[in-house]
Parts: sequence; C-alpha cells; structure tokens
Amino acid sequence: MLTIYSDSHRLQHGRSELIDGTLKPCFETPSRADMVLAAVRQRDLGDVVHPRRHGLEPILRVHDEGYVRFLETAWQRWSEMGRDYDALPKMWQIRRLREAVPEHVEGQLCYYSMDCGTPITAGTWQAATASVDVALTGADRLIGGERAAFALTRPPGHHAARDYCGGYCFFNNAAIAAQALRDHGMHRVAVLDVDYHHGNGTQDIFYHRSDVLFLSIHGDPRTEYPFFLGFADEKGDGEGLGYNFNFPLAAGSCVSTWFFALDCALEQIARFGAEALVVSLGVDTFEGDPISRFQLGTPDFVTLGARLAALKLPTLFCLEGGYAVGPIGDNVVNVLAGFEARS
Ligand SMILES: NCCCNCCCCCS
Ligand SMILES: [Zn+2]
Repeated sequence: MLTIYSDSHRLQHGRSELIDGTLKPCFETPSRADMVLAAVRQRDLGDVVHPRRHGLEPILRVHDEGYVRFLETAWQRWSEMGRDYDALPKMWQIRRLREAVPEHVEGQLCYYSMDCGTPITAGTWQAATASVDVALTGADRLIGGERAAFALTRPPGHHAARDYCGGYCFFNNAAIAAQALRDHGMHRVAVLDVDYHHGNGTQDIFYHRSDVLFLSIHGDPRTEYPFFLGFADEKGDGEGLGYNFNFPLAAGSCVSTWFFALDCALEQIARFGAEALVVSLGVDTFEGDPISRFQLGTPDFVTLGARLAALKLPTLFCLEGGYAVGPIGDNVVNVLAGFEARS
C-alpha cells in the first residue's frame, strides 16, 4: 500500500496542553509520525511519497473562511504581542455570551478553539496545510483508480469542525479528502472514524448531507472527550437525517463489543452503497493508550484491517490519534497489512 508522508509535520510541536487540571507535555508529538513511518518502512508496506501541493481551495470547500484566515495569521499576531509561548485560549464563548467574532487575536483564539489542548505555534499553519496535502494526495490516488492509500497525516484532523480547532486538530484531513472524492465524481462517500474519541469535527461538517455517510465508534461521551457530541441519537439533520451513525461504547468495553459495533457500521456502509471509504484511523483504542480506555491488542488491528477490506471499496486511511508512542507503528501498520492481506 502506498504511504503519503511529509516531514513538515515536525513543525507542529506544541509544548504543553492543559489536561486533567494541569499543564502537561503534549501527547500529540512528532515522534508519533516518526514511529509510524519507521514501521511502514520496516514492514515493507510499500512506497512512501511526498504530497503534492493543493492550495487553499480544497480546505475552503470544508472550512469557514474566517477560521482559515485566523489560523493563517494567528501565530504572527500572537507573537506581535510579545508572546513566544504556544497560543492557547484562556476562555470560551460559552452559552449566552455574544457569538460575534472578536477582532483581537486573543478573542479569536477563544472563539475558534474547542479546548486548550491544541496549541497554535510558529509552525502550525505549515504543518496543518501539509497534512491536508498528504490526505489530498491520497485521495488523488483513489481518484486515479488505486485501491487504497495511507495518508500519514499529522497533525490529525477529526476533531476539527467547519470553524474550530480542537483535540490536536486544525484542518479536518479526512473530511477534506472525502469532499475531494465527491468533487471528483464519487457520488457517495463513507467516512468511518475508528479513533477512541468521537469525530465531532467530521460529524459537524457532514451532518446535514446525504452524500457523505459518517460513522463513528468511540468512548461514550457521557464520560469521554469530547463530551458534548457523539451520542447515539445524533442521526443527521434535514437532508442528512439517517446519514450519521454514532456507536458510543462504555469506557473499558471489551474487544468483542468493539468489533460488534464495527460490524454494525460496516453493514450501514454497504447499505449506503458507498463508492469510496475514508477511514479516520486512530489507534488510541489500543489497550495501552495513555489517555483512552478501550482494550484492543496489537493483533486486533490486523482483524480491523481485514474487516475493512471485506467492503471491497477504494479506501483512504488518514491517521488520527494513538498516543502510546512505542506500539503506534505496529498498531497502525497492522491495520494496513491486515487490509492488504484481504484485498
Ligand atoms: N483526559 C483526556 C483528555 C483528552 N484531551 C484531548 C484528547 C484528544 C484526542 C484526539 S484523538
Ligand atoms: Zn482519539
């Protein structure tokens, strides 16, 4: 399987995130991508290519222009205030506060952020746009007739909504790739999010649409991040009613429960008649993940890949989460190798 990778990911290296009441070193580190790339090479998964530049147009097909312009200028405006530390919000535009977009960068940082774990740094814009190019280059391959591709995307994307960043995500790589597949003639595209955390951003982007089916298997938002989206009764709205499926599972759920939810999701994808599949591939479902609470073992990721291959769809994998850095390479490549073995 082809891997698309850009060294520009290294430019996103936040120093701290506020988590569980204290500032900790960021979990979303460059070493994650390094370990995945090393495993891709070591396991001889296939060629590794650099992305083609696609510019801002595909990003603006999915994200709000004001948000994009904010991300493009945030660091420069933040550092002009004499600040050289990561840009993080200090409050949120919460219920009954004015919803107008603030003028000042400090206010915009609060307006366009979902949490305080997604630091904007000097290299964020370059890293996030390169990550989109990685995903789009993978989509290009599917459009060109290839069966599958792995977009080694970092920073990840599935928590980024139309107009806000969060969960270590700035641009929604998987959603932008799905939109590109739609724009290049694929009439029905499914996005399946297997990350431990609900893909709130991807759901937000496609919630009112019936041409992109969104499905997510994740830790129950009653106790798990992102808390405020990802419930089973969120089924889409308007045109999109019936084209959104959430499978929240209790923290600590066993592997067979997880695979049962996967089989239910795969059935919906087949019923939808998808012409292509985008997988938001987070491996923080791993039993040893430091911030998540499912039980998948490294061998289970082979089974995941094999189940996905059974759909016999052109498939683009976009890397999302996975914070147990040592095993991340084998966990990710096991999915891809499992897929290949059944293709
Ligand atoms: N106590 C857990 C806090 C989680 N904070 C953000 C998690 C983002 C996951 C991205 S896949
Ligand atoms: Zn996650």
